[in-house]
Amino acid sequence: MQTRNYILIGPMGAGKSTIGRLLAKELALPFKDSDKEIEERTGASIPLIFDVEGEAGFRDREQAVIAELCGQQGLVLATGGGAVLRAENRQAMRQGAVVIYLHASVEHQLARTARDRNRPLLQTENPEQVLTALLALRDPLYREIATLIIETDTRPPRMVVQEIMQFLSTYNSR
Ligand SMILES: Nc1ncnc2c1ncn2[C@@H]1O[C@H](COP(=O)(O)OP(=O)(O)O)[C@@H](O)[C@H]1O
Ligand SMILES: O=C(O)C1=C[C@@H](OP(=O)(O)O)[C@@H](O)[C@H](O)C1
Ligand SMILES: [Mg+2]
Repeated sequence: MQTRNYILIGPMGAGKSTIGRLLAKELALPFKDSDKEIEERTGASIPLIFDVEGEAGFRDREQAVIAELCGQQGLVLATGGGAVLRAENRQAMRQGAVVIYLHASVEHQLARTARDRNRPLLQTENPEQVLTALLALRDPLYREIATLIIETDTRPPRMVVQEIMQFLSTYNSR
């Protein structure tokens, strides 16, 4: 039962990294964050990878990490907000995993990412416009592979985890 993977998807600032870590504790499973994996394997930060290799270079590294981690079992995996862009990633992620779409409004995404310089796509004059455009493009892709969708605007991380656990208690006993 516990051998399936639990994969968190959703936009920047939805809380994937934060909630993934808490959920892994709750499920007593190892936690992986695809962005951290990419940084460790490359020996460079995400902003540096974007600088040197462009977004396409980053997406290639992301695809390799996602393919490998989705081939493992019993992980909680927090992905980056753009992981759903490639069909190969969507296919790998939906394979036997519970895919949890953490939804957040642009307003909350903006507030939660404002002080962080580690997201190259948001280092622009108008991050609100970028987040709005990205959500319009990606929301259908998140929904395409989601097993469940959780609203995070009005809930602190611990409550989001509780809600996921409640869903899993019925889902896992089907
Ligand atoms: N449900 C939530 N309510 C309030 N703040 C949150 C929530 N989830 C995450 N955060 C905060 O938002 C910021 C971004 O969270 P993070 O987990 O890095 O998001 P993601 O990995 O989806 O980009 C962090 O400072 C985190 O503490
Ligand atoms: O939305 C995106 O395209 C990205 C999201 C980031 O991860 P988080 O969603 O964890 O911030 C990170 O992968 C990179 O900066 C690109
Ligand atoms: Mg993250």
